[in-house]
Formats: sequence, structure tokens, C-alpha cells
Amino acid sequence: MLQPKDRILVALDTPDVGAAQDLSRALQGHVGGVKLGLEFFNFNGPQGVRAVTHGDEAETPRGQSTPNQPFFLDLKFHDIPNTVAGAVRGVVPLGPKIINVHASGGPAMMKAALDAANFAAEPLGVVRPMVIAVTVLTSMDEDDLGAVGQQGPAVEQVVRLAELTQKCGLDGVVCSAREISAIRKACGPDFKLIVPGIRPEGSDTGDQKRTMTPKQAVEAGADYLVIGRPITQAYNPVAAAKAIADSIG
Ligand SMILES: O=c1ccn([C@@H]2O[C@H](COP(=O)(O)O)[C@@H](O)[C@H]2O)c(=O)[nH]1
Repeated sequence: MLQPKDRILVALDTPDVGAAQDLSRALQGHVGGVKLGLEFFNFNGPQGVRAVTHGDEAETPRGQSTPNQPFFLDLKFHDIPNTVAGAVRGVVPLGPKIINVHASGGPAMMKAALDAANFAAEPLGVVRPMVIAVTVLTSMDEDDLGAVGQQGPAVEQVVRLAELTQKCGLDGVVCSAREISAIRKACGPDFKLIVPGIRPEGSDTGDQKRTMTPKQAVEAGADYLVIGRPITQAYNPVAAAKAIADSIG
């Protein structure tokens, strides 16, 4: 059984390696891990990831040291199967706990990602990362879905993609907290639900449209909460993380 703090993955959305290292060190032990995404990766690459997740061991050869805390490498791969498989093989040696693709890339691509993760982890003797798929971005509402040709409630598209993801053998999905109960009904209790769009009561929603509070998300059945700005932009990020953990405890 996870402790409340272990459900929190903090999104370190910054171009600055030093800032990400400082936050990661400060938060270690107070949260379940950190998340490095497109902004951080595109500025700093795999070397930057190792500098944050392996600290002083940044020069250690790939795949030969364990990260200082669990991390989700949120690169949301979306390309043809062969290209996604190559991308997955490239990141597995960094030692992420979770990696992801877009479910809308389709079944062949999702299966290729999973196969590549198994293939890359085996010779390193490491547990393969959880491979999950993004359903519908939490920054999108029904109007945004309509604009890209998806009519109807977001929950229907999210559940459709979650079922497809599960059928492809992946470990779980990224969804908003609003779809958790519908996905649990369709995919069962063991399918991992990683949930961004989390906003503590009264905090700025920013660009997120399908939001819920940390407490609501955990009560609905989230496995992990991905939380960025409500923690990283707080005057005291550690205190903000602790307050969120207390609120879901
Ligand atoms: O549907 C999605 C998928 C990924 N994200 C990522 O989560 C964090 C959320 O950050 P906040 O500052 O708490 O809004 C961010 O890194 C996104 O890239 C998401 O928000 N929604």
C-alpha cells in the first residue's frame, strides 16, 4: 500500500538543470518521485536527465547505476512503430520508472513501444519501465476535442483509448481525474492510472481544463498524481508537497 506522499510525482518543467537538481534534491523523501518532460529534455537531453536523476554519477555509463529517486520520463512518443521503438530503446537505459506514448498512435505503435522496453531492459538486468499511454490531454475539453474531429464527451474517448491501451498489454494510462471511475469500470483495479491536471482548492488552473483536487483524485482511484506548478511555483515547494500529501492522507 502506497503512502500518500508516494503517489505524488512532481513535474520539473524547467529548461534549467541546476533548478531541476535543486528541486529534485529538496523533494526527495517528501514525494514519490519526479517527472521530466519535453521542456527539460529538449533543452538538456539524456545527459541532463542523468544529471538530475543520478546526481554525481552523471558520468556513469548508461544503465549502470540506479536513480536517486523514481522518475517518470514523460516524452509522449507519437510516431510510426519503428521510430517509437527506437526512441524507447534510447531512454530505457536512463532507468525511468515510467515512460509513455500517445494512445492515438494506435495499437501497432503501442505494442512496438512495449516490446522495445522489454528488449532494452533485458540485457541491462533491470526491471522494464512501466509503459503507459496518454489518452486525452488534460488541457483539452469537449470544444478542443470537437476542433480535432472528436465529437462527444471526453470521457468516451478516454475510455475507448484506455481499453485499447490495455488490450495492447501496456501498464496503464494518463487521464484526468474526471475519467477515473469510468476507466476503473472498464479496465479494472490493476490498470495504472497516472493523473495530471491536479489543482489544490483555490489554485490557478492555468492551461489545465479537466482538473480535480489531489484528494478528489485519490478518492476516485488514482495511482499517481502528476503535479507541477502548484508545487514548483510555490514559495516553499517542500511545504506545498507536504500539504498536498496531508490532504490526501
Ligand atoms: O494530459 C496530460 C499529460 C501530461 N501532462 C503533464 O503533467 C504536468 C502537469 O503540470 P502542472 O504544472 O501541474 O499543470 C506537465 O508536465 C504536463 O506536461 C498534463 O498536464 N496533462
